[in-house]
Amino acid sequence: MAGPGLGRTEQHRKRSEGTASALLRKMLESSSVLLFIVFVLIFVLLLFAVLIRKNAAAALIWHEIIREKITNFIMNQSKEQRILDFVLQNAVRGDPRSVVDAIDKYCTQKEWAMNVGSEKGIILDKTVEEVNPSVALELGTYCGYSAVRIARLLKPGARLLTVEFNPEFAAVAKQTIEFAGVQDKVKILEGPSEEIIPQLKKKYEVDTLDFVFLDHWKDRYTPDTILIQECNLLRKGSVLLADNVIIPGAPEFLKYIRNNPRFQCTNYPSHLEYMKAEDAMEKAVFLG
Ligand SMILES: C[S@@+](CC[C@H](N)C(=O)[O-])C[C@H]1O[C@@H](n2cnc3c(N)ncnc32)[C@H](O)[C@@H]1O
Repeated sequence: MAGPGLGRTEQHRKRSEGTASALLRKMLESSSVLLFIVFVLIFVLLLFAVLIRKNAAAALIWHEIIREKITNFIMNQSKEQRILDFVLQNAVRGDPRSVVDAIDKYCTQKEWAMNVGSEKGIILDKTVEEVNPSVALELGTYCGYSAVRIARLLKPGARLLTVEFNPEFAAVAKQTIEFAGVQDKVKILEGPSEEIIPQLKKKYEVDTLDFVFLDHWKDRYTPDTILIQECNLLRKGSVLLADNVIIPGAPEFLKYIRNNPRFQCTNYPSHLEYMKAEDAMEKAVFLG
C-alpha cells in the first residue's frame, strides 16, 4: 500500500514541478516579448523625435494630427479656441499689432498653427504696403491672423474680403478680428472659395481686386487663380501673393503662374511658419 502511495506523491510533485517550470518559462517568454515591445516602442519614438526635428512633413504630422488631437481630447477644446483664449488674455483690445504678436507668441511657445507667421508676415506686410489696395481678397482666413495683419495696413475706406469654409475657424476669426478692432475693414465670407469667387462682383460689389492673398488648400491655388481671371476680377497691376509654395508646396501653381505671359513673378525665400524648414512666397503681378 505504502509503495504506490509514495509513487503518487512523487508523481504529483514532479507534475507540480513541471507545471511550475512551464509557467516560469512562459512568464520569462512573455516578459521578454514585453521587453522587446517596449524596446521597439522606445526606438520608434526616438526615431520619430529625430524625424520631427529634421523633417518638416513629420513635424506637421506630429503637431497637426497626433499632438493636436491628444490635447483637444484632454482639454475638450480646439486648438483654435486655445489660440483665441490666449489672444483675449494677453493682447490689448483694439491693438491689432498686439493680437498678431500674441498669436505668434502662442504658436512659437505652445502649439504650432498654420498662420502665415512672423517671418513671412513681413513679406506680406511689405507687399500690402507696396500695393496699397482698396480691395483685397484673402483665400483662407483660419483664425484671422493674416486678416488682422493685412487690415491694420489698409488705408481708410479700403476693405479686405476673407474666405473661409470651416465655420468653427470663421467663428474664431470673427472674434479675433473684432478684438483687434479691424472689423470695419474686414468681411469674412463663409464658404468654399470656388463658390464665393463667382459671387464677388454682384453680391459683394467688387469691381476688381488690387491684392489677392492665396493661403487656402494648395490644390486650389491654380483653379482659383484661373477662376479669378475668368470672373474678370483682375486689372493691370493686380498683385497675387501665394504662401507655402515650398511646404506643403504648390508645384502646379508655380508651373502655371511662371509660364503664364500675363503674370510677372517674384519668389521670396523664407521659412515655414514657426519652423526652420525652408518655404517661400510667390508674388505674381497681373500684366493685363
Ligand atoms: C493656412 S490656413 C490660412 C491661414 C491664414 N491665412 C493666416 O495666415 O492666418 C488655410 C485655411 O484655408 C481654409 N480653406 C482651405 N481651402 C479652402 C477653400 N477652398 N475655401 C475656403 N477656405 C478654405 C482652411 O479651412 C484653413 O482655415
